[in-house]
Amino acid sequence: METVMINGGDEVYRNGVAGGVEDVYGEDGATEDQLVTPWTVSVASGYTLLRDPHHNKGLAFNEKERDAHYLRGLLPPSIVTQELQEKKLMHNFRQYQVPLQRYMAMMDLQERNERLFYKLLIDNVEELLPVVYTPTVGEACQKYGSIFRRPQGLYISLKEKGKVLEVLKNWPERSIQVIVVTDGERILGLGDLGCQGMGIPVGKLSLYTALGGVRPSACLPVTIDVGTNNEKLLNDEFYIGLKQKRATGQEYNELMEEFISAVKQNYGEKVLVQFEDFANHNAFELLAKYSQTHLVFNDDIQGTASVVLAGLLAALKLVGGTLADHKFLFLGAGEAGTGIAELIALEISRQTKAPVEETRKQIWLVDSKGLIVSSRKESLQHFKKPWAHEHEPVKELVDAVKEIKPTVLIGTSGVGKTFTKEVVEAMASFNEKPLILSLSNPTSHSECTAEEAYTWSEGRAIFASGSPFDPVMYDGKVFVPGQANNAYIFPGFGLGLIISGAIRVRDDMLLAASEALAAQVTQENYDKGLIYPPFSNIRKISAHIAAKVAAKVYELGEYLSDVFG
Ligand SMILES: NC(=O)C1=CN([C@@H]2O[C@H](COP(=O)(O)OP(=O)(O)OC[C@H]3O[C@@H](n4cnc5c(N)ncnc54)[C@H](OP(=O)(O)O)[C@@H]3O)[C@@H](O)[C@H]2O)C=CC1
Ligand SMILES: CC(=O)C(=O)O
Ligand SMILES: [Mg+2]
Repeated sequence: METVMINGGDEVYRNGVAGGVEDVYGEDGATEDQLVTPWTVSVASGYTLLRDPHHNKGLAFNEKERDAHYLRGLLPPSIVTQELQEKKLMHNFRQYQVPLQRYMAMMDLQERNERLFYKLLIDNVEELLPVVYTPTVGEACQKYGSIFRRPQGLYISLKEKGKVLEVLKNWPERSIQVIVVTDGERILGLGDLGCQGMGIPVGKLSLYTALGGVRPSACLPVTIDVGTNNEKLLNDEFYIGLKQKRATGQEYNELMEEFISAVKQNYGEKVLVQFEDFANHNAFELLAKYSQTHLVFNDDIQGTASVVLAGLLAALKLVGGTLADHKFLFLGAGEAGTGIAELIALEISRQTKAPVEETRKQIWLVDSKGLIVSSRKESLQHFKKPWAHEHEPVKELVDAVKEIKPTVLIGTSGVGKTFTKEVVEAMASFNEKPLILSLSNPTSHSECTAEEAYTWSEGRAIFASGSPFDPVMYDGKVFVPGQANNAYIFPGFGLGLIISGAIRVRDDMLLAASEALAAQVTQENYDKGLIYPPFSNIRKISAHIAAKVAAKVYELGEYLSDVFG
């Protein structure tokens, strides 16, 4: 490490040395305007530079850089372009047959050469998304302790209670724009994985960069560790978290409050906090508690709602009618289910001018106890109560399908294989084109597979799932399933909030994001039965979403201009 003495911070910017290496790609200058300890700045060079993932370029350092940064002799003579590095890595990566090995190879790359990691992810997004994200990230979280090498992100456990601000200051970056935080209690459909849920914020934030273009240094993954109720992990010698049962009530709330306050104090009003994979008993309360005073967003409730609404708006081109002409049935009445239901009801209300209390009546939900009906109202959790319509009790999904006769069936239960042959056949018996969304992740928890949806509906279903499925051949025709995943929304949505200086998230911004995404579905996509555009175009799609969201932020006046921010 070379320490450079400089007479004042201005020199740091002029020479562009704050990043250690001249930022020829212009990708990440988030640290450029941060204050350094007065008068000195440490610049990684030589051996240290090669081990600094933010600035390391490996064999891609050119002759000039090798001279300037004391790299002579530390690298073999050959200079390799980033394109060739990418080609070699993808070749090596494809040799791994086991998904978890692929995940570990990608994480190793992120730890070694961040630029190359993002180049790979951006250029090969359809191939790599299932590795750094669902489904493989789920398995990685389950085995996080065993595969743990270098820590990623910030761990805030009960041990740090009273010192959260100090912990934030340990993070090397100062200009944070987006935080994804989990407490690990509902990781995908895999349940309580405690501290090992860290894979989720890390994965989501890599998508903020690869899919949304937010600088990696502006992204902070956080795991709040209040213990775990997962006995298997508590008895696992490799478990990396606190070995105690989950703290609840006051102790939990105090840690979350301290975290949220420290974040605002340290990073300002405009930092976006994305809640991810909290259990619903905390998720709804945290969102309600902080959404009026902080820039917070719950991806599972709001991001999922926005992506599904986009798919439905697009699907109208295939199935006909307006949203108000359709009837919706959900399996699963938690964060995703009720979040989506509420946004659909809101959109129909906007379109028809009918009160939302009325438009909710065409949306039905089934939970683990059966159809949500008025006779159950007293015992229902608060977020289910608006959906308790007048009806006889119905226990089984298949009977609810036959009774309600929905045009759209949405799975948000976290339980695989619940859209049985009988359920799909029932949907296909009264719908020419049944719309079936199996949103639960990872793949093993999907309510049905793409093959099942197409086969059981005799090729008539319009199908999308939370985790990807390969195209299916049925009756001599190829069916391409879509991926209904909030990854279509949160990178662009978050980018829109960040670039506009937003300080609050509003439903109208979610609706704007849905409309922007639906508008990106092309005739070519529709011709293949797709209701989402392919991920290969995601950076453009995210930019489009961001622009619409930012415009809505300005329209609503929910931003702080730089003069005040
Ligand atoms: N594709 C995407 O973008 C997203 C997908 N998801 C996925 O959705 C799933 C659910 O997430 P989330 O809503 O946050 O979870 P929640 O725990 O909040 O909700 C799950 C709901 O499913 C119900 N349920 C559980 N088992 C059954 C069953 N056997 N039959 C009927 N209902 C059942 C629960 O019932 P009860 O209330 O009675 O316990 C609850 O209402 C997860 O797998 C997650 O990965 C989530 C967000 C985004
Ligand atoms: C996709 C996502 O956010 C989930 O499954 O929880
Ligand atoms: Mg999630």
